[in-house]
Parts: sequence; structure tokens; C-alpha cells
Amino acid sequence: MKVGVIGATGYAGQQLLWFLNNHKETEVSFLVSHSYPDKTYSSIYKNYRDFIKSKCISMQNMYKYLSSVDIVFIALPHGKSMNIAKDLLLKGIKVVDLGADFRLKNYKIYEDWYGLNHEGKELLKNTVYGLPELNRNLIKNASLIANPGCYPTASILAIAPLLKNNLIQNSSIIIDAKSGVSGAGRSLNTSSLFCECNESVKAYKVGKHRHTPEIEQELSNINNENVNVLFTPHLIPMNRGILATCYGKLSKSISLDNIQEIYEEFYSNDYFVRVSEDIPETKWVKGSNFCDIGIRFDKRTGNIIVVSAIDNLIKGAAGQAVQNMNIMCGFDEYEGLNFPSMIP
Ligand SMILES: NC(=O)C1=CN([C@@H]2O[C@H](COP(=O)(O)OP(=O)(O)OC[C@H]3O[C@@H](n4cnc5c(N)ncnc54)[C@H](OP(=O)(O)O)[C@@H]3O)[C@@H](O)[C@H]2O)C=CC1
Ligand SMILES: CC(=O)N[C@@H](CCC(=O)OP(=O)(O)O)C(=O)O
Repeated sequence: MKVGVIGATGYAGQQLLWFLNNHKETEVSFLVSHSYPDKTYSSIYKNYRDFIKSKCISMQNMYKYLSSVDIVFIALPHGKSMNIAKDLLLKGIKVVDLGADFRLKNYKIYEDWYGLNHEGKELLKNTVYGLPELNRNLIKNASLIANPGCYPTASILAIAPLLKNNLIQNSSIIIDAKSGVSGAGRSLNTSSLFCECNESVKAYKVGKHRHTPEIEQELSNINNENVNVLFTPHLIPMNRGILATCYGKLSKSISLDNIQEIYEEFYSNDYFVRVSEDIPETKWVKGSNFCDIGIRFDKRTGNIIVVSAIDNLIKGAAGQAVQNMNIMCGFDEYEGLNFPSMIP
């Protein structure tokens, strides 16, 4: 399978190459960068010396190579994928977009939260939200995948079994999530500077983070009922990882053991979600495509507490994108992705 990567020099793009380079079924045909055209990839990321010998190409040059690819990954900032995806789909090329442009089914909600005009509205109907654990069958036949955001991946996987089994009140969900700094990408950005974020933890975009409508959309789809969430992201001084601590009021009396069984059953066919009796830590999943989940019940307040951990660049971005490609192309779902986290 021949693949192309647009946005190859960003953090998500380079993480994709890490996987694609080790994947039995893929050959990378081109790497697009508008800042480094004609530069060898390994001169930008020196860890790839002797592994990736190709040069980056510009977006304009990419069009010459399109007849030779089957699937293209787009890892650009939001707002940049819409027209590119249209061109690729017209040529019969499958697309996995790691950004946010196709995640929200209602373009007006996208326009409100992202402050941009949606230039690919007509594609939204046939776009599949690429969370394999909820949408595997749709992904199999999709041409355009909206790869989920990092916080939504951790949050939706944590909460979906509760909603599916009508165990919590729809309006009681609170998500308190923390992300490593690579979540903000590699572009120059003051709040990602070492002196700004080291030795500090902050909540940001409080009450207005763009992942709120994405989480609500997918959770509402589970039972076709409106779900609202209170979502607060935090930046913590580590490179990778997301820990989402999710709370909801139980709507019926049930033991923790039963809830644990419900989670294990819900994810029984989902290799990359591991339901644990312990409370997960980001280092259990760092460098891997796993989402680890642990559950507790607080009797005093009647709240269930579900903690999920992912690597934002892997299950939250590039790993999930490769998992989606594997499903779309009929490969083994674990191909190229099957290894545990790196410790320490
Ligand atoms: N970081 C993460 O944890 C996650 C990221 N994502 C999403 O993946 C996408 C990529 O994120 P990430 O890799 O972190 O971001 P980066 O900022 O690290 O990389 C984005 C890349 O896009 C290219 N680019 C930047 N600006 C423009 C522009 N104006 N026009 C065209 N190309 C541009 C740049 O490469 P060049 O100049 O070489 O072309 C840049 O390296 C984003 O949509 C992000 O939201 C999703 C989930 C998690
Ligand atoms: C730490 C940090 O800044 N994280 C980013 C997450 C970005 C991301 O992955 O989300 P999209 O793909 O939806 O842009 C943020 O909060 O905006």
C-alpha cells in the first residue's frame, strides 16, 4: 500500500512516520512540508538517519505523485485540510485527517467553535469519525476518516460504557483532563516554552475548549440522547500523555464489580483498550497505542470516577490514524502498533 503524509514535519506527522516506517504493508511515497521542501527528512529529525532517506516535497509538487498513492494522511493545523481532502477524494485516494476539520458533523458548530468557514461541508455526510472502538464497521468502508482529537479519545473511551448501559445521568458528566506539552504541536507557541510550562500546571481554555462539542457529539450518538459535558483541560510539564479523570452521577444502584464487568465486556473485542482494576498512569501507555482505563465509585457523593490514560501522539493521533488505515485497508488491526509502552 502506497501512502503519502502531508504535514510530515509536525509532531503528529513524525509520529506517523515512525509507525509507517515499521509497517509491513506500507511504503511511504511522499512527505509534504511547506517549510522544508527538498530537505531530507533526517536532516529535520535526526533520529531518522538511515531509516528515512527521502526528501520532503512541497504541496505543489505533491500533485505529481498522487497517481501512485492509495491513502494520504493529513496532519496539518485545523482549517488546512478541507480543500486538500476534496482533491484527494476526487482522485479516488482514501484520506485520514488527523486534524479537526471533519470531526463535527454539523458545520455550523465547527464554524462557531473554530471561527472558520467550513469549505468541505459536502464531505461531512460521508465522513466517519475514526474511533475504532465505537465505529469499526463504518471505518471499514470509509474513504474519509476524521481522526479523533486527543482529549476526546481519552474521554469518550472512558465514558461510553456508562452511557451505553444507562448507568449515569446524561447531564452530570465532568471531565478533568491533563495533557503533556506535545499536544500543542511543534510550532512556536509561547505557552509551550520550557520556562513557561516547566514546574507549573495550569487549566486553559476553561469552559471553551474546542474538544467540548466533539466529545458531546460522540457521547450523544451512543443512545441518540443529548449529552452535555463539563470539560476542563490542563497543561502539565511532560512531553507526552493524557490523563482524563471523568465523573458522573450513577443513575442506579450497582456494585463496582458489576461496573468493572460491564467495561470488560464493552471492550472485549478492542485490543487497544485495557480495562484495569488499578488506576492507570500515563507511563503505562507512553509510546504505545493503548488506552488504559480504571474505575472507582465514591459512595458518599454517588459519583462514578473513571480514569483513562493515552499517549496523545499515538492513541490520541498517529497510532489511531494507523489503526484506522489498518481497518480501512483490511490489514491486521494491530499491524505496526502492537507493543507496550516504553518505561521509564
Ligand atoms: N499533537 C497532538 O497531540 C495531536 C495533534 N492532532 C492534530 O494533528 C494536526 C497536527 O498536529 P501537530 O503535529 O501536533 O502540529 P505541529 O504544529 O507539530 O505540526 C503541524 C505541521 O503542519 C505544517 N503547517 C503548519 N502551518 C501550516 C500552514 N499554515 N499551512 C500548511 N502547513 C502548515 C507544518 O509543517 P511544514 O511547515 O513543514 O509543512 C507543521 O509542522 C493538528 O490538526 C492537530 O490538532 C490531533 C491529535 C493530537
Ligand atoms: C496541550 C494542548 O495544547 N493540546 C491541544 C490539543 C490539540 C489537539 O490535538 O487537538 P486537535 O487535533 O483537535 O487540534 C489543545 O488543547 O488545543
